[in-house]
Amino acid sequence: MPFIELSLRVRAEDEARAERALMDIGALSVTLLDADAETPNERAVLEPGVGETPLWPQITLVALFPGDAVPELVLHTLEAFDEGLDLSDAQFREVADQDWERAWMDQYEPLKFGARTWIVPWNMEAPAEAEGGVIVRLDPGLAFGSGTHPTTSLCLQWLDGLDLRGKAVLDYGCGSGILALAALKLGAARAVGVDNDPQALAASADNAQRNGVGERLAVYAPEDEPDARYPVVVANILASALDALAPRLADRVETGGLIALSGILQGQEQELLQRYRQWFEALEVATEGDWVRISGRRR
Ligand SMILES: C[S@@+](CC[C@H](N)C(=O)[O-])C[C@H]1O[C@@H](n2cnc3c(N)ncnc32)[C@H](O)[C@@H]1O
Repeated sequence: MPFIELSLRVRAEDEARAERALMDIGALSVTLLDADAETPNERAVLEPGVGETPLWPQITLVALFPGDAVPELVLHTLEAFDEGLDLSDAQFREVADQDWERAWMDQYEPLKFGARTWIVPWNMEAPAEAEGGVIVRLDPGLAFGSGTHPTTSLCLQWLDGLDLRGKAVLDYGCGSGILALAALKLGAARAVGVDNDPQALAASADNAQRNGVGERLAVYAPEDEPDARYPVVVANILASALDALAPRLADRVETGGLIALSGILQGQEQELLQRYRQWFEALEVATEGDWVRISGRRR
């Protein structure tokens, strides 16, 4: 049966209530897209309700309804449900019955980060230019981390510039596992992925198998994470989480070890620099679009 798809642009602060209203009036699923992405390749996609908060100022909510849903009635019900929602740019279209949640992957292309790291969708050939480079084959599934978001890109570029050979790497907030897998492909001996979303842990483990490094990646929920120290730690979460997790993340980095933090919007970095300065030196800031990466060395 075909589905009816409703696209609705909302401000980030209205996302949660709009999503709740859509689910309450019978949406089968709701997906979030970065409304300001100019090309399909920049569109990070994210399934709400799995422990993730969107990172974009304007969000397009894409809700899927059964094929017999009547668009006018859907809008009317939504309006009655939450009078405050702006429905002026609501758009409907019919979508064919397919593996809808994954349809966006069709628009996802191989991408290069730094000097040698390539992220290639699992169902595509690596391009000729990738020969001799480091190739990570990825199926983000429903987890965040396809490489299309600037925060992921900033972290991939950072990893690409390190000599990871033989090292252990912690990827805190691993999502699809993209950063841990890149680290392994770049020569890390082993990696640990931590995420509070079970779907992310499953996606990371699947992607590790897909890349032939399943034996070298261990994934954990935060409460099960081993109390260990690593020479390299990367955490692409939100600024608020980086703030709350600061003592734990600092504790995970061995003396002289390196950390990169992202998921930080421009304007939020000063507070985090201040917070992390008590444990880290040689702090550096890099930006891509509206996003910031902080890196440093553990004292
Ligand atoms: C922005 S995504 C990053 C995914 C991937 N590492 C990347 O760079 O694309 C953040 C991830 O952190 C996870 N996360 C958010 N808060 C967390 C927390 N307090 N503890 C562990 N994981 C968390 C989310 O579930 C999500 O998978």
